[in-house]
Amino acid sequence: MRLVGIHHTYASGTAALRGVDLDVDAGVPTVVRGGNGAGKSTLLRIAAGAETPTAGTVEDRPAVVGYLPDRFPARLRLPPRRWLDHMARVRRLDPDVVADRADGLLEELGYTGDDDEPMSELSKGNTQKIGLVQALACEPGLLVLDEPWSGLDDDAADALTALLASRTGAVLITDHTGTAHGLPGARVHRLRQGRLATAADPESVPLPTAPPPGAMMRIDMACAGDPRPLLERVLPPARVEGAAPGRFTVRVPAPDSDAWLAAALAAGCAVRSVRPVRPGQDSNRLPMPPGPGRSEEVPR
Ligand SMILES: Nc1ncnc2c1ncn2[C@@H]1O[C@H](COP(=O)(O)OP(=O)(O)OP(=O)(O)O)[C@@H](O)[C@H]1O
Repeated sequence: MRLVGIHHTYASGTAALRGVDLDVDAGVPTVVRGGNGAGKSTLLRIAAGAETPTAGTVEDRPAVVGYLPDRFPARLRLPPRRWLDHMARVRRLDPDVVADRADGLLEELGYTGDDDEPMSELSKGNTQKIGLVQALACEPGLLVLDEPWSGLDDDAADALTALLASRTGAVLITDHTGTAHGLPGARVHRLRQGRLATAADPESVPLPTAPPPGAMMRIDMACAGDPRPLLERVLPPARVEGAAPGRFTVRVPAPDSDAWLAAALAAGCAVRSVRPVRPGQDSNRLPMPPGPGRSEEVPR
């Protein structure tokens, strides 16, 4: 998908976007960062088709778009699963198929909300999980997520990172947490006062996409069975922080992490999480704690 010459001025006269060109390619997570009021949510609404730009065009938008907005309407009275069912029907999707996918996703994200509560009474994190499931369960060709990690606990945040890392469709994300930087191959753009940073725009300050010298990534993977033969003979060298049947964690230099992940995916592994190693944080994960990875099957 391509956004070409996008301008957007609200009825109030606020010029939120002032000529944005952006390619959102399948398989390349596209991340937009920027300060408050920079125009990120406006850009995502336009990309998702929820708002029409005052000028410019959106080309080749995939037919099915999953969209997590920056905020939910305040007074949603439907309980979560009924709301998901309602959204599936509005989108003319098979509600039973969507419900099955939603059940799996809710479990992966560790949803703990009450099924009978109205949406408006859920906690922030559980509301966010329902919003994510609504966006993901329609099997979108384009996923547009406005601050998807906001409000999630650590396990849910890791589960979401793994879900996004394994997607092959187009993904457009705003993210102030910095987590999206860890997605394999992520392309990060900075929006400032409605303009995207480009080399041709001296007013803009592009975010460095290259990691700082010495930066390391911690990669948690799922695999079938014992990971040691993989680690010893198949995968590129990496510092192993933990290994257990069905699961292992390695630390690799950030510049090598994309190539390392590509090799691991090609070897049949699945990504559980990818996170920058915080300065001063050393390995404390040996041995790997027992978990779902005890199974001989690749955990989903
Ligand atoms: N519905 C609206 N009507 C009028 N102005 C709006 C509307 N929505 C956003 N704006 C204005 O457009 C500009 C861009 O807002 P937007 O929400 O897109 O920025 P943002 O980068 O997502 O900000 P934040 O990080 O604070 O969420 C801001 O000046 C905002 O006040």
